[in-house]
Amino acid sequence: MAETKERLRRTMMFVPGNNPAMVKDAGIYGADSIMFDLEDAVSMAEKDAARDLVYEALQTQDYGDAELVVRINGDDTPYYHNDIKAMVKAGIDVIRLPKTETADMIKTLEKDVLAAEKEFGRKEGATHLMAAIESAKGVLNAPAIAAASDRMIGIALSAEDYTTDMKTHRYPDGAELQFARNMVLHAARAAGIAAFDTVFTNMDDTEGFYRETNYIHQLGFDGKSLVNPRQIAMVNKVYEPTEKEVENAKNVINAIKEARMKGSGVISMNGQMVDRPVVLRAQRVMMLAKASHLVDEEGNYIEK
Ligand SMILES: CC(=O)SCCNC(=O)CCNC(=O)[C@H](O)C(C)(C)COP(=O)(O)OP(=O)(O)OC[C@H]1O[C@@H](n2cnc3c(N)ncnc32)[C@H](O)[C@@H]1OP(=O)(O)O
Ligand SMILES: O=C([O-])CC(=O)C(=O)O
Ligand SMILES: [Mg+2]
Repeated sequence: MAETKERLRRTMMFVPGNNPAMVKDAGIYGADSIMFDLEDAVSMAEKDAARDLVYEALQTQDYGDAELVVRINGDDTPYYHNDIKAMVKAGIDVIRLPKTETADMIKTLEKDVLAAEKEFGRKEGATHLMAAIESAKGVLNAPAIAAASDRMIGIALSAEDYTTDMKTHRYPDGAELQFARNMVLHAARAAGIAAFDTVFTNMDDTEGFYRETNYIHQLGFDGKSLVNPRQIAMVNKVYEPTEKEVENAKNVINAIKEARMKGSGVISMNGQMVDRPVVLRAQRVMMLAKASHLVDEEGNYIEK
């Protein structure tokens, strides 16, 4: 299981919890986070079987260093408590609460998760949380939801349910999501956690997928929820830094090291001021460059 709260989260792939082949092979595609779904991808009749299948897979499959997430059923369903218990017992990294509308829903989830950690002897606080924002009420409460618990690692916009709640649907230009995207992103950033954009469900529209991913990358999202492994490489491509960005990031990191040795937190590099925000951006570029296999652990270019 992956343990860190701070990590790269470009791709969070939904895997229907009732599909044994998909659950078994979910680790081979290289998603940063694998999200087993017990909610809307699973019919009522299969809820218990899906939970058992995911529980079993978490005991037996090797998913490498992917972060393991499960989307449980909501607290207004008869499956909620059993989902939490089974997933905490299995040692899941993150529980994603769907259709989150208030901070209280996260506080209640936190209590339920703590009780399960105590019951199954798991380290208290080891289970992280995230919220999917899927309604107008959720969007308006996003800042409080994002800050509701120290266990929170991120919030995600879920545009299929959200556009239904808003009495619209999804359009190619995404204008109907502008407000929600900005709210979710600002709420996440203000709370210091990750922001995930929503799924893109037309698998044949590669151009539309790239357009949307470039747009949310520009806004500042950490990544996207995905429904298909073919989408992973496309997102990674969008998040891959250019050689010029990597070179600049390396220079920034070297320049600030030098400045700090001289006792200063700011330095001029080729006429440009380098201070803390520039260094933080450079560090993120290097993290993305490593994940894209452009550079090794020391930051040296990897020959292709
Ligand atoms: C609004 C919401 O709540 S969205 C979240 C809930 N929805 C989901 O979880 C849906 C997840 N996605 C899927 O079920 C599928 O990708 C579909 C139905 C969208 C498309 O299915 P297909 O056309 O069969 O996909 P495709 O041909 O690209 O599959 C290629 C391979 O990837 C596998 N695969 C496809 N999607 C996934 C996935 N989400 N997770 C794991 N494996 C997957 C397939 O099993 C197939 O494997 P194989 O080559 O070993 O047979
Ligand atoms: O979280 C997502 O993007 C998928 C989802 O449930 C929705 O869009 O309603
Ligand atoms: Mg939904």
